[in-house]
Amino acid sequence: MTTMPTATLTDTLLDFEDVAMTFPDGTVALSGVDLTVKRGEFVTVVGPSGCGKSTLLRIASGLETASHGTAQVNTDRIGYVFQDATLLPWRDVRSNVELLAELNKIPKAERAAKAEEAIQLVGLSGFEKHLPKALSGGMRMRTSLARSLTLEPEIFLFDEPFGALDEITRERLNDELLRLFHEKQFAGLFITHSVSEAVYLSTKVIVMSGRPGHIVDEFEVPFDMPRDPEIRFTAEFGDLVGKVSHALREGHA
Ligand SMILES: Nc1ncnc2c1ncn2[C@@H]1O[C@H](COP(=O)(O)OP(=O)(O)OP(=O)(O)O)[C@@H](O)[C@H]1O
Repeated sequence: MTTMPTATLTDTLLDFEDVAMTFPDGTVALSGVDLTVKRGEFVTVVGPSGCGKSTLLRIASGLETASHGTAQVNTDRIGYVFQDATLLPWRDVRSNVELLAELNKIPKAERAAKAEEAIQLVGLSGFEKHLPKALSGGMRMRTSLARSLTLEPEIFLFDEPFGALDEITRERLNDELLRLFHEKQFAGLFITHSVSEAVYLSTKVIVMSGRPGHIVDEFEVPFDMPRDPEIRFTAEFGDLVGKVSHALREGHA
């Protein structure tokens, strides 16, 4: 019924119990979803189009309220990266990255230092004065990521952030995201349509059914972090991608 950001010290950062979502027009988007994301976990959700993945993330972020069950987020340090980088076109990279820190009333010198560190972390040093229109799609996503990093999130919510990027850029950003996950120790809840992206990035992959979305399968990903990019070409990786794809097809049937 509620999304409750609270600042308690717990290992479970996100806790969904029996979450369901029926929109006012009667559309049942989710039913009976139990999901936890703990510190150190990077959980990816795959599922057919329209099964309620974005709704799940919107409930986690507090943008929507579940119509049934409890959706609890045990931190107020939440980062968001959506498919659209949502940059302000009149602000350059530096001042877009500073935006959230500014809205959170972090003093000027401190937010400048945080922005500089975040820009460096996402590999955008040298582009601070560029406007969004002068950036590639991948650079816009890096800017969006840097903007959230300034708030040092304990949990990061990603709604298909790399879906619109070409394959090479996407792979590069996957590697950078894994490096950030390892360095910054945030937990992640990531939505994607790409099974191989899900397996590559995650410690756990959740498979959802068609609408109303519910969890039909869960796979622990056994590969070590930091993850070697070459893992993508191994038989073990291919095998797990095959299993997740199979569960996705079964859940969709
Ligand atoms: N505000 C709303 N009012 C009514 N129905 C909605 C609303 N938002 C989403 N829906 C419906 O809820 C269902 C789930 O939508 P959602 O965007 O969560 O799916 P998704 O799994 O993220 O889809 P995709 O993979 O295509 O992005 C869809 O049928 C959608 O049309």
